[in-house]
Amino acid sequence: MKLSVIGTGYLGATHAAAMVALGHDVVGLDVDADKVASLSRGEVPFHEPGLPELLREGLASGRLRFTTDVTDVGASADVHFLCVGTPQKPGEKAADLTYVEAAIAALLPELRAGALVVGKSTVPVGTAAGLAERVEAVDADLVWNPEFLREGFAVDDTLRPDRIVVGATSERAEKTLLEVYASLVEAGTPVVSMDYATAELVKVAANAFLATKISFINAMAEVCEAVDADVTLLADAIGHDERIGRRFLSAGLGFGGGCLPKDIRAFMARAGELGIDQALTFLKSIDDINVRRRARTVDLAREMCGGSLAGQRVAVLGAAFKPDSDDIRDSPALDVALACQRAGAAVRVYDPHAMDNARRDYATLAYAASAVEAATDADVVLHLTEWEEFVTMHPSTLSAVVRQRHIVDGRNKLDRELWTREGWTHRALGRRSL
Ligand SMILES: NC(=O)C1=CN([C@@H]2O[C@H](COP(=O)(O)OP(=O)(O)OC[C@H]3O[C@@H](n4cnc5c(N)ncnc54)[C@H](O)[C@@H]3O)[C@@H](O)[C@H]2O)C=CC1
Ligand SMILES: O=C(O)[C@H]1O[C@H](OP(=O)(O)OP(=O)(O)OC[C@H]2O[C@@H](n3ccc(=O)[nH]c3=O)[C@H](O)[C@@H]2O)[C@H](O)[C@@H](O)[C@@H]1O
Repeated sequence: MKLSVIGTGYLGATHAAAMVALGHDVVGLDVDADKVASLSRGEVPFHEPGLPELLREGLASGRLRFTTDVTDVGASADVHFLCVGTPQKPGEKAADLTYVEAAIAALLPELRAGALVVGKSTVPVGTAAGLAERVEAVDADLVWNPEFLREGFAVDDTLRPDRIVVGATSERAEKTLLEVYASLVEAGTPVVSMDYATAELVKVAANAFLATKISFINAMAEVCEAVDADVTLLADAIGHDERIGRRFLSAGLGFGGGCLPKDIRAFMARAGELGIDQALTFLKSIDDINVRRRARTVDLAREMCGGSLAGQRVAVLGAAFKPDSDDIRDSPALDVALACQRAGAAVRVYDPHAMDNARRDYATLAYAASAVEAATDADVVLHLTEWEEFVTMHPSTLSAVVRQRHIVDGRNKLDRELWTREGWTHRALGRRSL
């Protein structure tokens, strides 16, 4: 089938390459000419394991290309996946739909009769119904097909999704979308069909649930800290109950990224518009617990430095919001780094893949070319993004270069017995010191 993907960022670039792998012809559209040029050369402009290979296979097959020309897209494809960003509006909780608006406005005059527009961006409930009226007015159809991929696992999540959610009002439209995903459906991927509003809500409900799970365990971490108990043992123990499950119960610095934080805020804002704020007031607590973890990490660093960070040297390991991604949107690690700097510390950051993004958006911080360089002469090392490189690092790698053997594990992933044996004072969120 002939498809287009509109917006070729983390979601769209992955979706475009994955749809070629499913056998389709795909043209990716973006307003960012540099991104289009880079993808056309077979270079993914962000870090996502497995995507460069998939992209290059797609380009080599002759069935994948990228453009900035919406006319080309309208003339070459019958199914158009809308994957543009929906960030938080500056200074507000609500989602900014400017990019969705601009993309739809550009696409509508170009659509062939009978075309299908597939919404994948995460939007406030009610958006799809409004877009459908405009799409139907030019004799095309709209379906809402939210995306659940995780960065770091984007390729696998797209080619082996847990489910396909289809919000539709017409059988023809749903049938066309399921033809696109035919091989996934044949492989047994469950398809859940519904109306637009429910499909939009499934997406934000899923992210709200995941955020709630993380903040729940982080709230338990706060309690554990007060009574000298251990949140990782607690998580292991409650996680054995299959009704609860151990996944997404890793206590620590909490959630960041371009999705969970902005999605729960936009969900609350939408509930406010609908006059049902009360239904989602708990999400305010989820957000507050999450933000408190960042402050608590700075406190642990301060405690380790004898009560003040002024004049102290702080090494920060990690800048990305999670490992296996270079995404620094709402990064807890960089937030903590900045807070330490504001408290008077000299901060040096190292991340295996997110350095360029961090330097661009956090220009006041200092950066190192390796973990060892970041830790040289440090009074405290903060482990804030659990890259494999950090988790498997032997403490002796840093022992000789630091000024003091102080480490805060913001992700609860280091082997604290080992670090302690090697003469380090180890502190972690929600765990008592050994
Ligand atoms: N990043 C992720 O893991 C996931 C993201 N989502 C949702 O997908 C959407 C996109 O997210 P990301 O890919 O992370 O954002 P992103 O910011 O990486 O990519 C968005 C892309 O859209 C392009 N764009 C903006 N206006 C455009 C227009 N008028 N025409 C064509 N392209 C345009 C931008 O230049 C950019 O390349 C958001 O709604 C997000 O919530 C959903 C699931 C996973
Ligand atoms: O809507 C989206 O864009 C995506 O948002 C999240 O995916 P992602 O943001 O890529 O990453 P996650 O793996 O969910 O991690 C989010 C944050 O939570 C943190 N986290 C995760 C798990 C955990 O147990 N504890 C914890 O603090 C991570 O460090 C990270 O900062 C969802 O998991 C995806 O299903 C969804 O599609």
